[in-house]
Amino acid sequence: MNGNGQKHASGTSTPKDSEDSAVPAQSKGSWTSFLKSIASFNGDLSSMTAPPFILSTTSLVEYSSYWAEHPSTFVAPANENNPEKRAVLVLKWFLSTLKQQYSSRNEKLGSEKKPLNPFLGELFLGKWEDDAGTTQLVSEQVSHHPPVTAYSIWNSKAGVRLQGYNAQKASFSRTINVKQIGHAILHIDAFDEDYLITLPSLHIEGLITGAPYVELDSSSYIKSSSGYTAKIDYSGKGWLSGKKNTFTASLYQDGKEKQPLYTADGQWTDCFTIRDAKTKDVVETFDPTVTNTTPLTVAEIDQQDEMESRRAWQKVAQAISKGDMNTTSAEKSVIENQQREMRKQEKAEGREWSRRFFTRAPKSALFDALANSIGEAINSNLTDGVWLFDQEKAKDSAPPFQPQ
Ligand SMILES: CC(C)CCC[C@@H](C)[C@H]1CC[C@H]2[C@@H]3[C@@H](O)C=C4C[C@@H](O)CC[C@]4(C)[C@H]3CC[C@]12C
Repeated sequence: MNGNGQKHASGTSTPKDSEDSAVPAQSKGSWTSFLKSIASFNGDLSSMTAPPFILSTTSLVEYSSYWAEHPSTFVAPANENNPEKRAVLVLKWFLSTLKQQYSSRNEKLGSEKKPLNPFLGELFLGKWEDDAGTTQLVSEQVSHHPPVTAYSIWNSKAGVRLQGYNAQKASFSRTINVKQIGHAILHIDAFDEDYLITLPSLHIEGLITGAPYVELDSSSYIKSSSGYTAKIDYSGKGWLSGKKNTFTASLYQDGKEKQPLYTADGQWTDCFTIRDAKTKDVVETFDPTVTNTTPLTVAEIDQQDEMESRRAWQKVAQAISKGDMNTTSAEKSVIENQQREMRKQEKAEGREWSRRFFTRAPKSALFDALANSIGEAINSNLTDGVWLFDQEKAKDSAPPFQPQ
């Protein structure tokens, strides 16, 4: 406990002065203060003040793009006629996104950074063009308090669409623990099939040494409308044994968890294998080192809408890159003040900010139909509602982002 009755991170108040500390010598003091401060923070990651060297120049609204950096893996299930094998391909795609989502900013293990907190209405728009055709991305910050990001990713040629939204609730116990609230739904037109995807909890490893990285916790599920469930169990490097970022998964017919049809295992940052549970034959493998990601194409900054993330944060990002903290906070204040003014005006006019691509719904019949057997609750009170992609709004938007 410190003088304020607060716990320190993992029972110590200073990063080790040993060679394994990744904290620059001149920043050790600010890292220590940061560790002390997070022991008492309130669960809202956006309110966490981190030292300059841990600040990222990327906004959280960009993270939605991690779902489809391998477009061919994303659309592959649409070309499989057998529902059981389709469920295997959906599992493979999901597992292949984990490295992108949780460690791609961190190729050098222990360099995770704190993203920029998106403002209400912030947009991240782009597309991937490759052998899979055109895959489009729309990501929008649909709520600021609590922070909620909604996204829709679709490939019209393949008839595949992913839509979802998420918020994070953090707590402190030995380290930063993050529960994700929200879900994603993958729809495959050709089979009129839906897959409900739940989001794993995570925690930050390496805080004490100032070399943070993400480890996933407990389990997540993929539940299909065709009657299959995949359960993914995450485990990390224990005190004595185990490899970091490890998982095992099983795919079974609903209600038959004890009789898996397929099993999967590996490291989500490395290779993994999916096997037929009976014959043990390998049916799918994925090796991120030989599967290239397709770069996302984003408009040049001067061609972007003023609500688009990279344009809006340009000056802040430049200042962070230069390590100029005075300009960073001055430019952040410009955005925050503009936002405050807009909220004041909306309140005075008795209206709320109109979301560009998404609409709030009180509930989701699809979620309710799929979530029951995996015990998932929608928790819409924590995400200011359920956020659905609105085709009508999208039709009125700029041409590249109209649904094709
Ligand atoms: C590094 C530390 C000191 C500061 C804390 C940073 C913290 C707010 C960041 C770190 C990792 C971030 C996760 C990220 O790994 C991936 C995702 C998946 C994406 O689909 C939705 C956002 C989420 C959960 C990020 C939230 C912000 C996290 C926890």
